[in-house]
Amino acid sequence: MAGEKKILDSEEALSTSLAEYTASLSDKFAKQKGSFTVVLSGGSLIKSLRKLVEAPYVESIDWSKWHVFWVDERVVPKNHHHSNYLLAYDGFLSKVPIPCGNVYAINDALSAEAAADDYETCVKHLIHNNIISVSETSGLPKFDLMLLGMGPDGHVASLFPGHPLLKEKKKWVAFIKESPKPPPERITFTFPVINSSANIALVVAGASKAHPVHVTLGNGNGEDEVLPVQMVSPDEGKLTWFLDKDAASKL
Ligand SMILES: O=C(O)[C@H](O)[C@@H](O)[C@H](O)[C@H](O)COP(=O)(O)O
Repeated sequence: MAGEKKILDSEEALSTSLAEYTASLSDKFAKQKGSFTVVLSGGSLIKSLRKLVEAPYVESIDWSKWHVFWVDERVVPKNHHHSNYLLAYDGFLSKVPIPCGNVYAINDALSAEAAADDYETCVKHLIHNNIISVSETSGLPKFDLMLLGMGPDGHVASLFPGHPLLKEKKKWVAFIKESPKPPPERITFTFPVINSSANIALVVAGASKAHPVHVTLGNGNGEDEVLPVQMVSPDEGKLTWFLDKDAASKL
């Protein structure tokens, strides 16, 4: 898998580099298309976005152009401590003036199946309104920036090693009821959508991630199973890795 690799000395430096990268894409897309569609993950990514809500970025970014989505969400109420929405709200969204109507959280009144369908319908509606672009090659939604974290097992979004959802080709948004990482019920964008993005950032910090990073960016694992993170491969877009030195320690 190709892609640019940024290896930073510390998680602090990673956060600064990620802020610079995100701010520059925000500027580019806001000017080019009048909107900037950003997809968030849960987990440590939100903490790594902290420099974006500090000077100079917080003042320079045109937050009114932002449209925020989740690559995966846990099927729990939005005020539950497991909610990725709540995590993003507390650590990021509450600190910047993104219009409420531009934040597309899961409908937490629905079952996992219905919430996945509902989220897909919401994406279709925003394509119709020219907020989300469409990939000319795949015909799928083309988000301007997909910010992905990665688990120590090499999962991204709620796409886990060995799970049949890794092969999902039809659905844009799928549900899972037996996630190995709690809580069990989630919805997730599928690989065809992830890989249609204009830009994907894989944001990975800490020694517990060194093995899957080595498998993906080093010499392969010599194992048969392909890790989900190895399937992140934009069709036409650009992939950028943000690694701290602990995550890159086996490279
Ligand atoms: O809902 C989730 O569980 C997250 O969206 C998930 O996909 C996350 O990005 C990875 O698990 C990495 O999490 P950490 O960065 O905390 O290891």
